[in-house]
Amino acid sequence: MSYATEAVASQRPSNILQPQGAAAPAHPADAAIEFDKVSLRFIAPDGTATLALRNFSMRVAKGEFIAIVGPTGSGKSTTLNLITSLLQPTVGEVRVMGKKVEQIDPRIGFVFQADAVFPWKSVRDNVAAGPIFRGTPREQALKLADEWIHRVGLANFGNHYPHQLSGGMRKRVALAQTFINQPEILLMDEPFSALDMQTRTLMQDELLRLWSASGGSVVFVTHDLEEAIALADRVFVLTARPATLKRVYEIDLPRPRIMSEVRYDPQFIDLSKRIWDDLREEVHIQ
Ligand SMILES: Nc1ncnc2c1ncn2[C@@H]1O[C@H](COP(=O)(O)OP(=O)(O)OP(=O)(O)O)[C@@H](O)[C@H]1O
Repeated sequence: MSYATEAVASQRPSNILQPQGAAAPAHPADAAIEFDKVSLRFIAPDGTATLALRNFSMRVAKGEFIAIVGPTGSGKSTTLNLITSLLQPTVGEVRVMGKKVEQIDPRIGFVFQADAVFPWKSVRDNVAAGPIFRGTPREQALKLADEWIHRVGLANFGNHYPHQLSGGMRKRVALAQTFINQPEILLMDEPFSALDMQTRTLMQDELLRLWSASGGSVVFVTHDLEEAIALADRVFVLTARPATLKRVYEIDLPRPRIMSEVRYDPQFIDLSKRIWDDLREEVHIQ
């Protein structure tokens, strides 16, 4: 994106952004999420302390899609929990839309690895649940749910129950359930990792389609480096624990991207190699 490119015009090789200032949108008002020198220490019941994050800073612009990759146990999910207020920083500050995070923000939506569907509700009722919870009259919410069910390709399955659907279809329900609330920020933690490769590729295309029409920001946590590169505007690489930001890569592959094709782009292959070299160092350290 242009703001990031400008900030690092003198950096070589291209695509690599420095961890601190380069991760910043040009103006604070453009930031959806900000981590300002955040450290987080967990204290276990026996008093043992674990430093999960150390001096971690990042900014995500409004409308931007970023992916976070890092070794296992490095603190990727912890960053999402800080954005939702499930965790509070020990040091530093996390801001959402310019305000310090103190409670869950209704503008945030989530899609995690496990399906968050109600097994006893039909697809329609599952998708309508969010708007109903937020006060939309039931009939209106169901009508809206039907539109979203159609949009994610499940038009004939509105009256089905989750156990009657495949894993990919349940994921479509999860996307409809989330996007119906028009989240300004979408947090995704390994959302497609339980799916087979083919379904996963379809879901990635689906996500990009929904996101590009939404104007929201996405923070996507994944173990899959190729998934991160294929989807994101920028990829944030974390160090091994205690995690801090190792490097930020700008992914200037043109959009719209088609998942089954983008992986063969020479630029994609080059980025994969470079980011993997970075990651390998961290995995090796553990
Ligand atoms: N509630 C907790 N109490 C103590 N330690 C915790 C707690 N939650 C997470 N941790 C530790 O903090 C570190 C970061 O955890 P986190 O789940 O954020 O890692 P991750 O990068 O998402 O891992 P993975 O890739 O395996 O999903 C881990 O070492 C984990 O053991």
